Amino acid sequence: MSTIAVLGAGKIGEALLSGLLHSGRPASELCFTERHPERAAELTRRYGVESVSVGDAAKRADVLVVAVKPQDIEPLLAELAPLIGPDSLVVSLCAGLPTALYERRLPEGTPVVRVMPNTPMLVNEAMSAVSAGRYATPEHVRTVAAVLSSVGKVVEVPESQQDAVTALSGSGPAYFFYLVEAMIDAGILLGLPRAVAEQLIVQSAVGAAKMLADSDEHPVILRENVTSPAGTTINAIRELEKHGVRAALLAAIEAARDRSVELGRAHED
Ligand SMILES: NC(=O)C1=CN([C@@H]2O[C@H](COP(=O)(O)OP(=O)(O)OC[C@H]3O[C@@H](n4cnc5c(N)ncnc54)[C@H](O)[C@@H]3O)[C@@H](O)[C@H]2O)C=CC1
Ligand SMILES: O=C(O)[C@@H]1CCC=N1
Repeated sequence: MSTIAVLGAGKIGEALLSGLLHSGRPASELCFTERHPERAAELTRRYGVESVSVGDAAKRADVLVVAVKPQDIEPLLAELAPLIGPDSLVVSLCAGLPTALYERRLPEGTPVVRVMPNTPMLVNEAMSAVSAGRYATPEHVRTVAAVLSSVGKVVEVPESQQDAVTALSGSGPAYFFYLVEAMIDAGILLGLPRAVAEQLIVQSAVGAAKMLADSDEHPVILRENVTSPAGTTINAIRELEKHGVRAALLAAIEAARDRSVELGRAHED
């Protein structure tokens, strides 16, 4: 199959490389670019994947995955533009950046697929949403979806929904980590040793996630099954409601969506 180059091997770029290797793709079919040489050397040592120049990536790979911060996109596209043509498939993992930005900066007809993945790619449990740009065919989308399905689940959405997706599943793991962190603190407040509190909460999160994924029950029913009449859970739920946790989540995710829109607008001509 195709060679994949990851342009910008930070947290999500590494998660993708690691996930693809884990899923059985040979290191020889992967390469990456990274502007920090120490970071590049460390990744090559850890994964056996070669670090190359943007020029070599463009020559060698048929799929170019852009994984730099949205703020770093312009110099990368300026470097890439003279090196590629419509035979290269460009995949953007960048929050907020519309495919139209790539299409304006890259040679006419370059196919672009926008993707919002998330870091559980590291453990082959990513949630990725894909959207075709103007010149991307269903075949291009299938190619990208096939790559991503080796590291997790994939849905196709209209590009107009990508800012919402970014706020939900792109950032989503951070909300769960935040919740876990706060719940471990609660264990400390109640006098438990940190290691015990951590084990209790992490395994509860794993168990709850497995039930959410494997059972056909709605999350409301799963939550109700834990909430005994006059029991302990309902007392906790009352406090969560009193402190507006549900409204806080709605507002938080809306703020993340707004920031994604803003990141895209920063690159309008
Ligand atoms: N971290 C996450 O959970 C997710 C991140 N994303 C998106 O992925 C992109 C990268 O995010 P992170 O990995 O978190 O950031 P990061 O800062 O960890 O990684 C970006 C990497 O790109 C490198 N870089 C920048 N310009 C470069 C260039 N011209 N050539 C070569 N390397 C270059 C940087 O040195 C850095 O290592 C962002 O656009 C973000 O929106 C998407 C989904 C989830
Ligand atoms: O925080 C961010 O901007 C990136 C995009 C989604 C997750 N992390």
